[in-house]
Amino acid sequence: MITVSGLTKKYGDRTVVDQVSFELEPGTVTGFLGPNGAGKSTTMRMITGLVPASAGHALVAGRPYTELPNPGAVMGTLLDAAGVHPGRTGRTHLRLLAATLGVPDRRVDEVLEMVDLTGAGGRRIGGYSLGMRQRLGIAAALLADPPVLMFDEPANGLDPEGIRWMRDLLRGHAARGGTVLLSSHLLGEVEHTVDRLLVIGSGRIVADGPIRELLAGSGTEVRALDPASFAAALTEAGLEVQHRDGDVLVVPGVDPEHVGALAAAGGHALIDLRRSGRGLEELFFQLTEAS
Ligand SMILES: Nc1ncnc2c1ncn2[C@@H]1O[C@H](COP(=O)(O)OP(=O)(O)OP(=O)(O)O)[C@@H](O)[C@H]1O
Repeated sequence: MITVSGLTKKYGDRTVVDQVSFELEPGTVTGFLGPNGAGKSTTMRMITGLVPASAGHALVAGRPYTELPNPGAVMGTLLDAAGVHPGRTGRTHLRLLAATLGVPDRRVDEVLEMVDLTGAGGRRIGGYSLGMRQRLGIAAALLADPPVLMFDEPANGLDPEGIRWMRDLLRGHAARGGTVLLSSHLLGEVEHTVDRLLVIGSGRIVADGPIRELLAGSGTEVRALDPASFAAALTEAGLEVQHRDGDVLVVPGVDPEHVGALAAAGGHALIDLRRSGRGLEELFFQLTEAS
């Protein structure tokens, strides 16, 4: 649904997005993750044509977004929740958008209901909280019920309940075959929402894969009653053993099942056996620092 190829943005001699390529498939939620200033917003703006690319291209449903006959009916975007007229009511704002999208007025009430703004629809946007503006922006993106949703930092201003609500909304969209790209600079916000992670650091994609694979432990941590003799047994079995924090043995690239079976076979008593989980946090910092 979205194909991004070699997308690059230069401001003067600074390259802020550098050869970014990815494809997004229907039925998945992809998290676009990176620290502030990594290039997420610029990439999303290039996908919509709001910012012209210095090189590369982005296609939505096979065409540049701006060349689609009714772009908002193909991809709903949340890029800048502040860009609305503060004097208008939420309902009027959505009605004007609905008219340009060719969407009937009754859909406005449906989306207001979906984002829990039915009661506030008649109030001026200038009096909305940041979270309410985010919800209004999401309502606008949903108006034409587009198959693709692209949200830049949608959790901004939402409370934990709001974040859970958004998670259900985006997961529900993907479950119905939709395609979702959402950006965040906070791992915890997207960890339980996304199927796949695209991590960007200093304008470059530094990791791309199913979240489960990116988070999978890379080995085993084990503590034995007699660490020295168990370490010798592991080495004898041809495994690499690293020592950590005194008595913790780390066996890279080997599952706990295998390490446990070796312990049982050799009669070694274990105190602790676990997959060495690279926390998402750690992965994130490693990747972004490396870039
Ligand atoms: N119009 C512009 N002119 C010059 N530099 C810009 C412009 N827009 C963005 N940048 C720079 O490009 C880099 C990437 O910015 P971008 O907003 O895409 O990052 P981001 O990952 O979305 O971060 P954030 O979460 O802070 O929005 C930043 O260093 C920013 O200062």
